[in-house]
Amino acid sequence: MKALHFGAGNIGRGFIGLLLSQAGYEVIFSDVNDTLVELLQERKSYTVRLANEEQETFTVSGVTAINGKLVAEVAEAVAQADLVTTAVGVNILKHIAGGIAKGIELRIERGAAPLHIIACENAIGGSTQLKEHVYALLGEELRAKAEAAVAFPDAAVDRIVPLQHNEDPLQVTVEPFYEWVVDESQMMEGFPRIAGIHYVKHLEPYIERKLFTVNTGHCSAAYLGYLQGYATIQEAMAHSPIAFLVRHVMQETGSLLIQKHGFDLAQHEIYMDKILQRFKNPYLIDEVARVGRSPIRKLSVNDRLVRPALQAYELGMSPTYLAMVMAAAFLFEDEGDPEAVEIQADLRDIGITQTITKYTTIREEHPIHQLILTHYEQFKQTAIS
Ligand SMILES: NC(=O)c1ccc[n+]([C@@H]2O[C@H](COP(=O)([O-])OP(=O)(O)OC[C@H]3O[C@@H](n4cnc5c(N)ncnc54)[C@H](O)[C@@H]3O)[C@@H](O)[C@H]2O)c1
Ligand SMILES: O=P(O)(O)OC[C@@H](O)[C@@H](O)[C@H](O)[C@H](O)CO
Repeated sequence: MKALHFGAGNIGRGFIGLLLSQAGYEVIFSDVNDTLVELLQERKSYTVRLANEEQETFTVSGVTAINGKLVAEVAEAVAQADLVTTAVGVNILKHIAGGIAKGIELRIERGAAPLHIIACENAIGGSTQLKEHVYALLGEELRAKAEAAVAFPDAAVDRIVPLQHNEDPLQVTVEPFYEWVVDESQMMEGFPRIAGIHYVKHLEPYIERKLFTVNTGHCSAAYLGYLQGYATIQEAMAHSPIAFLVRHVMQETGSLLIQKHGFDLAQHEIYMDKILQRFKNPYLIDEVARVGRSPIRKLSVNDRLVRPALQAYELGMSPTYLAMVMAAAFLFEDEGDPEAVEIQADLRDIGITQTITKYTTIREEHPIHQLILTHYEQFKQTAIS
């Protein structure tokens, strides 16, 4: 069985490639990084090391790679695959849609078996977004045929894989914890189950719990840590005022999740405690720059800050800690991050009030806008105590 995975990066090699290989798939990575592609083609294996005391190491073998810039090759790989997955970044999905669309066309011409395409990105409805990009490239007739030939089940994936600084460029160090949840209600009948994946009939509680707890908490540590001059999440979480605030942000989203999805309070406390421990994992060095990356995406209306804040507000809560993290996100500067640079340019050109509305969609008259503004002004004057 062949799995084609787009994105041979940290989560691609450190989680999806490893799990699929262990489940019996021959994994073919598609990536645009020439060095990674050549190394994978040459060695056909790589190692994954767990970030814990034992430092257990797994060898993932029987893998290869194709160059994602060669669209005809990508399309052929899609045509021959038994499963397609992605971990490229949600904003990159539109760039891989062309090869996938051509591959689907080939599958339809050849009468190939039905295919599942699962986007493993940190986003609500990642696979559905990919489907929209792909369908935009197919004519009406092909779209109708694709409905019976391809399914795009949404998913939630969780494993912290930091930026890698290993001597071996293919080796990946990952945290021991992992979770991959897939929406089986969007899958074809009689699909083969993959060991290690948790299939659920309704994904929304799972993706919202993951994004609004792990990722909301994580970016809170990053943006607040940045303001205190910390370079890593581990350093930021060791500063007790930051750890305190991160917990409060997670409690805010927790109240929403419990009210909206009916999670058990005690179970949710255990879930949060475990996540806070994961952030502090002393065997990982996770950079603030990675966790805070792409602040425009993170401040967008359907992502980890604004979406829970608006939902909480609708339920009568005042999401003050979420607003505080949004304020910190507007102060996140990183010359190497084009989205951080763009926000800083807007702050200079149009000021904070319009910049908040531009990125969060929250209008000036909304109480959350006021909360963000107040925290922003406070951060400009005083450090976190
Ligand atoms: N790292 C984590 O802890 C983690 C955990 C869960 C989910 N995610 C999500 O997984 C996705 C990838 O994150 P990452 O940390 O692995 O990033 P990464 O930068 O390490 O990996 C992304 C890979 O995609 C490749 N890529 C870029 N454009 C491409 C294209 N057109 N075709 C094929 N490959 C292309 C890049 O070269 C890179 O190797 C993101 O959506 C992220 O939010 C990451
Ligand atoms: O990948 P991003 O930029 O959406 O978010 C950064 C981190 O919070 C994220 O990669 C986590 O490490 C991961 O989502 C844990 O499962």
